[in-house]
Order: sequence, then C-alpha cells, then structure tokens
Amino acid sequence: MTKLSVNINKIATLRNSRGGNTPNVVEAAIKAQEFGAEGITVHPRPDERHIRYQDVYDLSPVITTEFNIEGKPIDSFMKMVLEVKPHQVTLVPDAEDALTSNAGWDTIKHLDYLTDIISEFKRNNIRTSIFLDPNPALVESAAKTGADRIELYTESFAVEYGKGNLDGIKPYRETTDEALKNGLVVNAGHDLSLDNLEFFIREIPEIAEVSIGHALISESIYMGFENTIQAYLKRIELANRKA
Ligand SMILES: CC(=O)[C@@H](O)[C@H](O)COP(=O)(O)O
Ligand SMILES: NCC(=O)COP(=O)(O)O
Repeated sequence: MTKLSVNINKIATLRNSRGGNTPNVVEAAIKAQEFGAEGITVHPRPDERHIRYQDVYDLSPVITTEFNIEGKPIDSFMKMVLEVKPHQVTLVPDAEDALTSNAGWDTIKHLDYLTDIISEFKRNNIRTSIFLDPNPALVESAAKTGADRIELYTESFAVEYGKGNLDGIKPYRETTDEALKNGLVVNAGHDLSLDNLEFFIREIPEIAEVSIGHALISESIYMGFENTIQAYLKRIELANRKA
C-alpha cells in the first residue's frame, strides 16, 4: 500500500510570514502523525525561506514514522542530513531562484556526482532517492548511482490531469516499469492533491510513497474553515452572554 508522507514546508512558510513560532512546525508534525501521516517530509532550501535547517534538527526527535529530507546536496545540506540521519534523503536539483522544484536530475550527465554523494549516505545507512522527471531513458543511470529509490516529479501529470488529459499518466507508468526492472523502488510527489491522487495511484499501484504538501495544507484550510469559524462565533457568543 502506498504510504503518505506529509510535507510541512507550507506550515513554515506561514510561520515565517509573521516571525514568531505560530504555527509551530514541530507541533504540526506531531499532529500530522497522530492523524495518520505515515511520514513527514521537509525540503529545506538553501535560502531557508520556509523550513530552516534548525527546524530539521528540532523535528528529528518527534518523528515516530518516517523522516524524509529533500534537497540539493550542497555541503551544508550534506552535513545536516549526516548528523540528523533521517530514514530517507531525496536529492533534488534545486535551481537558483526557482519558486518550487521545477525539474528532476539529469542522471546521465550527473552520474558520477550523484554516485559519490549517494555512496556517502549509504555508508551512513540512510536510504536514498533521486527526484526524476518521468523519462524511462534516465532510469538506468539512476540505478547505476546506487540509489534505492526514485521520486517521480509529478507536476506534468497534475497539469495534464487538471486539463482533463488522462494520457499524462503514460510516461509515469513507463518510467515506473523501467525503474522496477532496474531494482528501484518508486516514490512520487509534487502537486498531487485530493483531485488527482486517486487516479495516479490506481494507474500506478506500485508507488511506495507519495509526499504531499502544497495541496494538502491548502485543502486543510478549506476543510477546517467551518469548524474554526464556528469555534470563533461560539467564543464571541459566550463572551457576549457573560458581559
Ligand atoms: C521535491 C518536491 O517536489 C517538493 O519537495 C516540493 O518542491 C516542495 O518544495 P516547496 O515547498 O519549496 O515548493
Ligand atoms: N516531494 C514532493 C513534496 O514533498 C511535496 O510537493 P508539493 O505537494 O508541495 O507540491
């Protein structure tokens, strides 16, 4: 069964918009796990605009499920991951100034670089995953790096599905088949949502784990709006009654 890892980057984005510590990312991770999340994902970026490196250290002791740290393997990221020793590290080629992840690795061009980095994580018993575009031609070299898994970059699927084009799943199915043939386990993430997730997993049930953040946090706002507004109205009513 596919596991759900909840990406809490967006909780940190909200916190950072005010300074202070509300909402609290550690509290959010504890609650997410209490509510059934089977993993927590964070993607600290070099500019620390949402999750900060310090958050990763603070989160580590409260993760009772699976801790997945995603990011670009620059020296400071490598040092942090090797100190925290999460269950899984997902390598993402974060482009400078990109709003969010916008591509997977060119595993052919970066084969030696990725192999070196992955061997360091393997020496430390940390599972490794490579963020990959849905392209079967990149899979053989992904396997050669020694990685345990790939994470399919699902943005193009999400865009095509949103337009009603169900064929957008095809390269994902083909890349998964190639990955399984090469002994890789397959994760997926980016722009997965309540709208598109069921179709994606029905078409590719072999997906081991999905990491979802942006849509899940947005949907939490809509799904929690009614309760929260009602709770505020209740407080106002109680206060007025006592006054
Ligand atoms: C690799 C990936 O797709 C996610 O980690 C996603 O990029 C979340 O990062 P942001 O929260 O910075 O958009
Ligand atoms: N690896 C993908 C991830 O963690 C979440 O991506 P998104 O749901 O925020 O697009």
